[in-house]
Amino acid sequence: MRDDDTIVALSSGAVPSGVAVIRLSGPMSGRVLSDMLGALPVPRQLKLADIAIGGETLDRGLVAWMPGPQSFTGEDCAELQVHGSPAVVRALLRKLSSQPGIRLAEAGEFTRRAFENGKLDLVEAQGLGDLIEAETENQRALAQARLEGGLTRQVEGWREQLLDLRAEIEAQIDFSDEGDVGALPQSFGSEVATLRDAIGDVLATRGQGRILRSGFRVVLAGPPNAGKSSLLNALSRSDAAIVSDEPGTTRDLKEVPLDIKGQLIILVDSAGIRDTTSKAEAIGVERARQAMLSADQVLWLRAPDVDGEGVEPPELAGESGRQPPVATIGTKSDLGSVPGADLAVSVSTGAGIAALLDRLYEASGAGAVQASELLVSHERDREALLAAVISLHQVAGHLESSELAAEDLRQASFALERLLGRMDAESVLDRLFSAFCIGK
Ligand SMILES: Nc1nc2c(ncn2[C@@H]2O[C@H](COP(=O)(O)OP(=O)(O)OP(=O)(O)O)[C@@H](O)[C@H]2O)c(=O)[nH]1
Ligand SMILES: [K+]
Ligand SMILES: [Mg+2]
Repeated sequence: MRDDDTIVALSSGAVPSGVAVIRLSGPMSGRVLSDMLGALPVPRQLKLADIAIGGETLDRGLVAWMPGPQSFTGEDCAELQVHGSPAVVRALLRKLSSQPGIRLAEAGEFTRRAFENGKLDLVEAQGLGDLIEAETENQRALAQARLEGGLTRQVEGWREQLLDLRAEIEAQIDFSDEGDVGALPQSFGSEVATLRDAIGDVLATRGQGRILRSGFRVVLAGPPNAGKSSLLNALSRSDAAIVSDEPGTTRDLKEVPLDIKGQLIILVDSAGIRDTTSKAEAIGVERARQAMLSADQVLWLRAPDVDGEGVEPPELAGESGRQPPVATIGTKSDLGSVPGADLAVSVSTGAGIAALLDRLYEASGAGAVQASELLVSHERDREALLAAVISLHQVAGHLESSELAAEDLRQASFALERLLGRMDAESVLDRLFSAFCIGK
C-alpha cells in the first residue's frame, strides 16, 4: 500500500441513483482526464465528456479537474459524474483501478490524505465524519461547527497561553544564577488556574455535547404488562415492539431512534422487572437493570390498580454512584389513575403522548443550548481536555520548582496537540480513519 498511489472510489451514495460521483486523488488523476479529453480541462469547471478509459467509452458525463494543492486532499484530484448505474460504476472502477499507479481507496483514505497534507486536523476530520453521518438537525449543526474549526480554534488559543506560561518559566530559569530552580510567584499559580478553569468549563459541556451527537437515551422500564412496549410503539408511531397481554413478553432491549425537533432521542424498551424462574427472562431482567443504570432518563411505568412487589422502581446506583433521573408514568389512563405519577398516558386514547414527547425533549436539554456552540462531543475530546486539566492542577503543588512546573505545562500542551493530531501514533490514525466510509 503506497501513499503515492492514485486512489479511486465511488464517493456518492449507493447505486442505482440518478448520478454517481467517482473521485480520484493522486498523481495519475490528471493523466486519466487528459487521456479522455486530449488535454487537461480548465481547473474547477465541469466539462461534458465521453467517459473513456483505456480507449473504451463507458458513459457520457461531466468531469472536473482539481489540481493540488487547492483540492480536498491537497493532491491532484479528478471527479467523474456518471450515470448512477451499478454496471457503469463497476466497470469504471475496474478499468480505472487496473491502470498502473491507480488502486481502489480504503475507507477514509481521501480524508486521511487531506489530514496528512494539512487540509484539516484530527478534530476537524472527526467533524467531517460526524457531518456525513448526521441524521438530525442538532447532529448536523454540531458537526458543522466542529468541521469549521470551532474546537480547533479554542484548543489553539489554549496552546498559545500554555506557550506564554512556559516562556515565563524559561525566562526565570535564564535569569537565575544557578540555571534553575527558583520558586515561582503565586501570581504564576493563579494564571495557570485561570487557564485550567477555562478548559474545565468547556469540558463540563461534554455531557450535553454527547447527548446532541449520540442521542438522549430514554429507558422504558417497569413491572411486566405495565405497557412499556405499547408506549414505545405509540411514541415512535411504529410497531417496533411486540405487545401482548402475556406478562414477560419483552426480553431483549429494543432501541428506536426518534427525531424530536432536530434532537435524537433513543427510546429503549426493556423486559418487565420481576423475579422469574425462566432463564431467558432473567437475563432480560438483568439487561433492563443495566439499561436503566446507563440511561439519561428512566421512565418508570405503572398501570392502575396494580399493587404489590415490583411496582416501585428498584434502587439504582451504578459503580460510579451515578443515579439516572427517574420519572413515574401512569399508563392505561383510560382504565384508571396511578397515584403519585408525574404524567398519565394512554395508548388507547392517545392521552398524554404528545405531552410526554415534549417532556422528553425538554429533559434532553437540547432546547436550551445552541448545538453550534458546543465544542466537546467526542470521547477523545474528553480524554485530552481532562489530561490537560489534570496536568495544570499539578502545577499548584510544584510552584517551588520551576522545572517540575515546566514539565506539567509541557504535558498539558502534549494532550492538546494529540487532540488535534499534531503528534499522534499511526495506530490512532488507523483507528480513526477506518471508521469512515469508502470514498470519503
Ligand atoms: N386499556 C389499555 N390497555 C393497554 C394500554 N397500554 C397497553 N395496554 C395493554 O396492556 C398489555 C401489556 O402491554 P405491553 O405493552 O405488552 O406491556 P409491557 O410492559 O411491554 O409488558 P412486558 O413486555 O411483558 O413486560 C397489552 O394487552 C396491551 O394491549 C393502554 O393505554 N390502555
Ligand atoms: K406484555
Ligand atoms: Mg414489553
